[in-house]
Amino acid sequence: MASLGVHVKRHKVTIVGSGNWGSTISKVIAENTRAYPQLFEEEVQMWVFEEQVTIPKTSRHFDAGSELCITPQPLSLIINRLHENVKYLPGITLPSNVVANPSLPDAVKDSTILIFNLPHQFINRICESLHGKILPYARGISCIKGIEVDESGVTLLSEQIGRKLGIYCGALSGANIASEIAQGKWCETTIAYDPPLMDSRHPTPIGTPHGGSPSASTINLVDPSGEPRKRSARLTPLPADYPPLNHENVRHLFHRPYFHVQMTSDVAGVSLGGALKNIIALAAGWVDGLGWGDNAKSAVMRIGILEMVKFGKTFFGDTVHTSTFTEESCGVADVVTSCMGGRNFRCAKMSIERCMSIDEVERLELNGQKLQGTSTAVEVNLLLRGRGMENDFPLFTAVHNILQGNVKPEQIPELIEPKDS
Ligand SMILES: NC(=O)C1=CN([C@@H]2O[C@H](COP(=O)(O)OP(=O)(O)OC[C@H]3O[C@@H](n4cnc5c(N)ncnc54)[C@H](O)[C@@H]3O)[C@@H](O)[C@H]2O)C=CC1
Ligand SMILES: O=C(CO)COP(=O)(O)O
Repeated sequence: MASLGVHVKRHKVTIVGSGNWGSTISKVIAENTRAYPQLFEEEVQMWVFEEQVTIPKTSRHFDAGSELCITPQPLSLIINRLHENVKYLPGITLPSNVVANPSLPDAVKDSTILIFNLPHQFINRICESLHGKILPYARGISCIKGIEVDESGVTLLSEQIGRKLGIYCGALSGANIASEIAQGKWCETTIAYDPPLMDSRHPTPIGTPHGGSPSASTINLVDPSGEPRKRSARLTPLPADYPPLNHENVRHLFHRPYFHVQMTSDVAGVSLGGALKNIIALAAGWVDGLGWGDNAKSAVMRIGILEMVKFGKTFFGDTVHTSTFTEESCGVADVVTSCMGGRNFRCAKMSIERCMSIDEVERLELNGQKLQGTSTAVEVNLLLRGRGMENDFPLFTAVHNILQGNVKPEQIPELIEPKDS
């Protein structure tokens, strides 16, 4: 319990995002900022992408005479009045110390811990808006499941956030269907946090209010060519008057009796598990929609897990530990839960049952929530095609080709059958 010692300052926490998972994580975090007043400020800011919302008739808050139910109101106002995100996490009471804030600069002001939790397609724009608005010594944790691919190669989102904002950013991922966790049903998660050593030990004298001048620290980065390496980056030290942000204190921020946290340093493994399982879940949804049964679904899951491990080794080399995929919640366990009840699985299944495109099902069924598997399949294919490696990842390639309408889900068995070389 050494890290609970007396420090002059406490960490202020902001959740960047307020969707289904963003709102659930705000509940988890706000319970813990209350539980650890020595470490964290009680109030938790939650940035809300503002939209006008009317309380649905099915809501426990619906009251035909109330102005909130007659005319659309800003979502942030509804959350702060009712302590419920009626659109993205209906039926769940958020702790009163969660404060919804539609202003991004205001929500992150003076925060030392930034939790990024929004659909991955929005993160680049958010980082651009945050530039120059955050404390130079802030630390991040990305709960986002996705990757970024461009002409230079593949980048983890945690790494992307870290680079764009000039901060260290770890990753959280696991077998974590948000609605179950919001109801307090037990599960596990994995947090990868491999911060600069100075965060736990404060080895440098800290002078100015902003923690002095940046000092060199080593962080894990991935070479776009696939060669893993450690690279030196300039990071501003966390001032010594804050509690250290080591594994123990990061765990205090997330761990709950119903949300069990395992800490690791394998940021790449944790991030890739969360991103790639969404592609596998689409395939599982299609075979289930075809009525092919559990054996077929297991086959898709088995091959998907092998491709996940191979992808990690191919593009991230030794920075990824295979054991992260096999032993941690962010690996096989997330594949299993996502292929049983995740949104990617459910929408893919419905697309077969209703003979609709998956984009149409997403629009009709998810009430503004976003699938991540469809865009991740495109990103992964961009990378594989660019390197002539589509045949080395037949399931990922088949999912992409089905989404493009080039082949049909019924062809999955022949498409993923090993080819004689
Ligand atoms: N929902 C779940 O069960 C889990 C989700 N995740 C991951 O967490 C991440 C966030 O997912 P959710 O919170 O579920 O989001 P969601 O699917 O509920 O997405 C909707 C959110 O996107 C926001 N949004 C819409 N347009 C926007 C824009 N232009 N700019 C910024 N924000 C905009 C909406 O306001 C809303 O907050 C994803 O990467 C997802 O894969 C991870 C574990 C569980
Ligand atoms: O990541 C998830 C469960 O761990 C949720 O997956 P979906 O986005 O497919 O719902």
